[in-house]
This record gives sequence, structure tokens and C-alpha cells, in this order.
Amino acid sequence: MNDEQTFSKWRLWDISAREKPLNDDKYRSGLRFARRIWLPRTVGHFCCFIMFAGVLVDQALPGWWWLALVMYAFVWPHLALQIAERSSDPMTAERRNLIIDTLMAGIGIAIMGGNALPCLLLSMMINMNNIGAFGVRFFAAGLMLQMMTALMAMQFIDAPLNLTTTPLQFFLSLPTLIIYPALFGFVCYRTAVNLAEHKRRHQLISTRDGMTGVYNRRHWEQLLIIEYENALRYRRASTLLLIDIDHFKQINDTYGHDVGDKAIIAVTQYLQLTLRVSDVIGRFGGDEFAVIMSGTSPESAVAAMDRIHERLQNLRIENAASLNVQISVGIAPFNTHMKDYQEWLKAADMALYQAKKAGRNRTEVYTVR
Ligand SMILES: Nc1nc2c(ncn2[C@@H]2O[C@H](COP(=O)(O)OP(=O)(O)OP(=O)(O)O)[C@@H](O)[C@H]2O)c(=O)[nH]1
Repeated sequence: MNDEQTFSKWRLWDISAREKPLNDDKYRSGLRFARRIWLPRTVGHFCCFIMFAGVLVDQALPGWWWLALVMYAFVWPHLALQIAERSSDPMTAERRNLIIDTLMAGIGIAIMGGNALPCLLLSMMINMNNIGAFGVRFFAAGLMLQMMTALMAMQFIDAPLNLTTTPLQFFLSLPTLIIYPALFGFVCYRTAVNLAEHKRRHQLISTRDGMTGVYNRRHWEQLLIIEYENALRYRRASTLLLIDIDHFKQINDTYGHDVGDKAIIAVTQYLQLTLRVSDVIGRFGGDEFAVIMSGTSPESAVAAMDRIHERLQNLRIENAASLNVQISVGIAPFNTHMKDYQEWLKAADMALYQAKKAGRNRTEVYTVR
């Protein structure tokens, strides 16, 4: 171990030296947590300072207690954030910061000589933080730690035991009583809103195809299973389409992959603009799409595809003026004899194969032989 490593190991503020490296997600969520807790801690410590001061003016304590109080109230919240931000594991660092807060609350209770209202409020604040941050076990351990620290500190600090709260001390406790719980509630609310947004985005990412924005294959197949069950139960018409861009490999090879991507996006847009909002479009992979047309006859599906074939003739893609994008389509109407959704899908695939075999740029409907 070189000098630099030895030195950093013993630096009290360099807690990162003893922490395991984390993956990016865990690190960032720890960092967010430390930043989220900074505002309530700063405001809470300020409120506590006012409350403390109201009690300390009546205590004949040495002046350096005041200095310690000022440092703890106004410097510690920012120092705690710095410690967490510089740590390789901000969540663990913040856990330690909360333990320090808990210890300091125990000492604070001893300094205030058990003064009823300020001591209860101080304990409430710490308990709210502990349970909100790390759950019930951390809260219970924190409560024990607070009580033990308070009892031990009372032995060392010669503060007179005085449980009575004067009217002045009551008024100076009001900011802690009113502001802190409201701020804590606000932080919880903001976290809940962020979480809901996070969930919504996660849901979107897990069900959509990243390039086109239509459903990805996994999710689309789930919707197909539901459609199959409904069509079977209610004996209603439903049509399945598989669509494949013709000679797509050749498009990629001739014009490049970016033109290929633009062709995929353009076909998606044509499908979205031409088909009904109720039609369920999915990207099946590569240059292949699939559509569920619920309550639609194969004749209507063919008519819709004819419109797409026609409109695609006018499609011009940037940097590929001579490119004429064409598609082949396989259509399979739902049939109660199909034993599962895969058989339905297979029928559409066979129709698509027929369209390719018959010369491409056309629509074929599956017929039971
Ligand atoms: N640009 C681009 N190419 C892709 C993407 N996904 C798959 N491909 C390519 O698409 C091509 C698919 O070609 P195929 O479906 O096998 O055949 P094809 O050339 O379309 O021929 P036919 O279907 O018989 O008309 C392959 O070369 C894949 O590498 C994509 O997201 N973007």
C-alpha cells in the first residue's frame, strides 16, 4: 500500500476508501436520495436552532455549547451532503449521516434537560427522518440509540433537569412543529410523483419499440392472446395481418442502414395514418410489422392494405430518391377452429409467404385448405 492509499484510508472524511464500488443505478439513486434529504435537513436544523436557543438561554451552559449548536445547525447539513456526494456509496454515507443526526438528537435532549415540548419535537423529527429513509427497523434502532445517548449524555453534561416548557419556548418550538412536518410531507409527495412518472416511463419503454414507437413484439403478442380469447368467446370477426418490406436487405445494402431505418419509420407512419386508431400495430422485428384489426372482415383489411400500397408509391426517402418502398402482406381472418393464437399467427405467416412467392408488393388472404 503506498503513502497515498494509507493516508486516504485514515482520513475520516474520505469514507469512500472503505466502500465497495457500486453500479451506476445504485450510485445515482443514492446521490438523489442525499440531495433530496438536504433541504428538509437544512430547514429542520434551522427550526431546531430556534427551538434550542429558546431553551439554552435559560440554562447556565458554557459558551462553547452555543458555538457547537451554531456549527451543527448551520454547517452540518451542507457538510453531510458533501460527504454523501463525495462517497462512492452515497446511500450508505447518508445512513451514517442519519445515525449522526440521531446521536446529536440524544445529546440535544440531554442539553435541554428533558424540556418536554422541544425534546419531543426533536425526537419526532429524527424519527420521521429515520422511518422515512430506511424503514421500521432503522427507526426502532434510532429510537433506542436516541434514548441511550440522552441518558449517557445527561451523566456528563451538567444541565439541570427541567421538564417544564415556558410560553416563550412553546412559541419558539412552533416552526419545528408546523414547518418541518409540512416539508417532510412535501418531499414524500414529490418522491411519489417522481416514482409514478418513473413507472409510467418504464411501462412505455417495456411495451414499445424504441425506433418506431409502436408496440414491441412481446407486448403485441400479449394483446394478440387477449384478442384471440375475445374473438373465440364472443364469436366476433377479427383479422390478423403480417407486413414485410420487400427486398429490405437490398435497400440496406444499396442505400445504407440509415435509409433502411427511415424506410421502416416511414412504413410505420403510413400504417398509423391509414389504419383505424383501434387497429393494434406492432413491430415484429426487423422489417416486419403485425396488425390486429378487431371486428374487421378480411375484405376491409385488404381494402386498407390496398390504400397503403397505393400511398407507398408516392413515398420518397431522403438521400434515396430512386427508392420505391414496397410491402407484402399476409392476412388471416380469425377462425374458431384455430386451437390457439399461434395457429392464427401461422396462418398469417403462410399468407405472407404466398404474397412473397407470388411476386411481392401484394396482399394475400389465408384460405383453409
Ligand atoms: N436498417 C435496418 N435494417 C434492419 C433492421 N432490423 C433488421 N434489419 C435488416 O433487415 C434485413 C431483413 O431482410 P429479410 O427480411 O431477411 O429479407 P428481405 O431482404 O426483406 O427479403 P424479402 O422479405 O424476401 O423481400 C436484414 O438484412 C436485417 O439485417 C433495422 O432495425 N434497421
